[in-house]
Amino acid sequence: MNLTKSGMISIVGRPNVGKSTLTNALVGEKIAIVTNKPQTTRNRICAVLNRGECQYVFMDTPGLHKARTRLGEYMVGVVKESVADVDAVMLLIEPIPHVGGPEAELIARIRALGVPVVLVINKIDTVKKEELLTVMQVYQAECDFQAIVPISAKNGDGVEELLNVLAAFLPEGPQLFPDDMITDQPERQVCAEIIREKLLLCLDKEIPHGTAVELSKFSERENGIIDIDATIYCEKASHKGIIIGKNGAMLKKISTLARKDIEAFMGAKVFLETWVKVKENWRDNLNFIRDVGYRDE
Ligand SMILES: Nc1nc2c(ncn2[C@@H]2O[C@H](COP(=O)(O)OP(=O)(O)OP(=O)(O)O)[C@@H](O)[C@H]2O)c(=O)[nH]1
Repeated sequence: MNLTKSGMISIVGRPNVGKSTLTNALVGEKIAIVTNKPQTTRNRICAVLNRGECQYVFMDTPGLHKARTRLGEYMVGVVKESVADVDAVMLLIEPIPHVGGPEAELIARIRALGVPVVLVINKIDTVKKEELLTVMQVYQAECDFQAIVPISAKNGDGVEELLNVLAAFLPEGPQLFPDDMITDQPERQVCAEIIREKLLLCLDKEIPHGTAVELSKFSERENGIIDIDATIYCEKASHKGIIIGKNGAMLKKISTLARKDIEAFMGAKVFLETWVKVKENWRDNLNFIRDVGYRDE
């Protein structure tokens, strides 16, 4: 491949705006996890796309929100960091004709850093053209964006155009990542995130945000089969019962869904074993957060 331009682009936006969906749409692989519940993304996820002469390195970030726990504070820290030191920022917004608090704060922060910013209006499949024009006008009055690109991360509309727009911000120079690498996240961490995604999908609101997933075993047999042992940590004994379900039915459902996605991601057959353990107040314990792989840079 003849890559002559390579640069870092971060994606910022309020929780649930579609950052993970967009990251996946941009690189065409399931890397960031996607759910309909806010604050799903805990780590900065880095995905790489090589296209034509360009290498795009995308940073997905946790949604900006008020920190209530140590984990929350950690997530806010990651957002702050990921805006600095990049070649361009994509500010992802909902198609709403009003600049919200989180958006105003992000615009102020990005402006202070002087980084080029592209306004990306997501979920255009949910609004009419006239409404979209109003959204554009309202935001353009707030900040002098380098470009405004309406997209639907869900069905792919506008994603190609967005890549063309972003290419202009990539500096000439050596590539930052090797050709065959699509993410800097260790595979085991992506797999743990897939399991957490299934917890979020299958369980009620409160429980999944009190869960963490740790992979104690991640090994490949000679015949290519991958063995994974995963421990799901929750905060209360009552939660443990709910996660396991009647006769283990819920845990089985979660594990089966996760295994299928992990097999697709790894391109191999997977044996997944899951356990549930109670660990009270883990969200306030920074050492534990580090142990389960949330990076603290
Ligand atoms: N209709 C529609 N829904 C979308 C679109 N993009 C994302 N969504 C939905 O919005 C929800 C949130 O998407 P995510 O990609 O998880 O959002 P996020 O910004 O990464 O969320 P956090 O990780 O919580 O910060 C999911 O239910 C997506 O299916 C879109 O273009 N159109």
